Amino acid sequence: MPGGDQEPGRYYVGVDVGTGSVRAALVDQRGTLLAFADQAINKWEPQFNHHEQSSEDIWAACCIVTKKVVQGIDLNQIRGLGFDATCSLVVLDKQFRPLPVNHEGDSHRNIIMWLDHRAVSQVHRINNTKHSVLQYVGGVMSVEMQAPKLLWLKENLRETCWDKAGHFFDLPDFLSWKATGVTARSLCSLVCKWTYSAEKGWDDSFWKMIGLEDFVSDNYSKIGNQVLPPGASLGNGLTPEAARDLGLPAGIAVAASLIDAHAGGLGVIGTDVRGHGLACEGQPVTSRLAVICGTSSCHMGISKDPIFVPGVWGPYFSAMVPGFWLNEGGQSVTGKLIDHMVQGHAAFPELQARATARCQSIYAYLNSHLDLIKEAQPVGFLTVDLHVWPDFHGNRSPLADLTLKGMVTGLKLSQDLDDLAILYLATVQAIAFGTRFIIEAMEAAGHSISTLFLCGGLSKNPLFVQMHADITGMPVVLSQEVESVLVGAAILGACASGDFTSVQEAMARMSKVGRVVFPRLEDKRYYDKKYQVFLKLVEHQKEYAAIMKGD
Ligand SMILES: Nc1ncnc2c1ncn2[C@@H]1O[C@H](COP(=O)(O)OP(=O)(O)O)[C@@H](O)[C@H]1O
Ligand SMILES: O=C(CO)[C@H](O)[C@H](O)COP(=O)(O)O
Repeated sequence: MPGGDQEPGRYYVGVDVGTGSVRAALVDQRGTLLAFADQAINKWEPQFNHHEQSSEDIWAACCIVTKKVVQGIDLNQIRGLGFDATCSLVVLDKQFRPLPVNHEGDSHRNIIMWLDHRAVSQVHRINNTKHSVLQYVGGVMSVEMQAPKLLWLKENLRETCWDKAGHFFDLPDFLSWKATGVTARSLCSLVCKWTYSAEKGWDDSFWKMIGLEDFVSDNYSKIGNQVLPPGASLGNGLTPEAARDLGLPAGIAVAASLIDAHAGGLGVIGTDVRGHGLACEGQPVTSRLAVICGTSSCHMGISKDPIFVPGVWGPYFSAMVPGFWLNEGGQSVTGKLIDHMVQGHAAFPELQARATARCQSIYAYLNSHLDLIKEAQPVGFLTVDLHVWPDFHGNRSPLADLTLKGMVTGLKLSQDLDDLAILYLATVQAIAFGTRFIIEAMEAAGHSISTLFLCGGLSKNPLFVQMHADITGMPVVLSQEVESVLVGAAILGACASGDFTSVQEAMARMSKVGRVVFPRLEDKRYYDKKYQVFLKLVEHQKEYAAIMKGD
């Protein structure tokens, strides 16, 4: 009986592979998390801008967390399993063994991570082709997508990797293959990161033009020639081998996967908002923007017709919510930037010591410290003369310029805790201004957004959430389940099990509003002024670059 809430004990397992850790949850039909576990994963940075991981290490972490969340449960009640993961590139040989993606020849490190920027020369050449597929990635391909990384492998690791490779997977598809033995790819990963079109399939001319004609001649067998919608049931379900690894019954339904940001989108965007006084109540779901904030932030807006937003990825058809086009804005480093700013400050050891003494996280400590020093004014006003441009790892959206750098203006000689707290605040605000910049670009192109739905690790930070509300002027909805990305993964498992008739039905039933944070409209004038400065920062940065380029 599809969607029958009255049937107790139908559970789904969601597995979410983020940049820094793997998380799993046991989730019921109402979207409630009954158990949660997480496990850190290894990352390597053998040289600047090269970021690598290991698919064996990640699978082992998936097994650890999955076994933990199903402990003590009647395994027969588990109906489906869904994976989401970062859009990193996994390389395997023809026998599905890991291949090295590095000059050292270390085959354990067989993943080029999403934030790896090694393929700069390759992406410039790809963009110079002006091929029509680029229209569907915001006009400019990102160095973080798969085509430039594949070209880099061909040009740099021909003998040790490229010639031996049998399978290139997006990480979410690697996980579903590992669980089921099915090599079919998810429409989500292929459309968003590999230039596949939901309507027209692969474009041979693109791969030939960029020098990767190899894929065309073998009918795309190495990158995927069978494509399934996210949530579709794969093959015969969980293989006996994977079932042993994960501690689950063989044969349970396993879903075609999603990229992590897209799973977060499914986990929050379809929720029933009645009774919360939100402008999006009674309005189409297209007035909502899901913002998934972890190591990076991703801004997911959907539309009935394709909308072309310069510098914002997409439009991607059916890549997140079936039947809708998706535009995906993004900031490549947000959580990672906050961590970087805080950990690199001279007062960081003092912060750590004080937070530990109070049994608080460093961010909870910093937030309470800001409350202490703000005196009578709103906390956000502490940065009246300190401004940050947040593109320390280039700009993903809406400028699509990977050469941009971070900027800080208003530095003083002090290095104390007050100074660290205010720099942290200015960084959080800069990220929120970046979100406003992306929303303005999306609205200028035809989106009409009234409400933000935040999830991911940073949504646990009340300052980050309030600054997003104040700076965008929009209410921010937080889900009942903080781990909404895992709810998204579980929704996939639920769809694969056949317990819901559609992704939309599962979304509506399994995601719930927790709390709404409204903007402090009385502070609007201050943030409008800071936004003017924010836009000046990048204008000035471009002027500096032009001066230095001149004779
Ligand atoms: N309780 C919290 N308060 C403040 N920041 C947090 C909290 N929990 C996680 N974060 C921040 O969120 C980021 C990681 O988010 P997460 O969703 O776990 O990332 P990923 O999916 O990329 O692994 C980190 O920068 C971390 O500092
Ligand atoms: O490109 C992306 C989604 O399209 C994400 O930025 C990438 O997958 C990393 O996610 P996270 O910051 O949650 O680890």
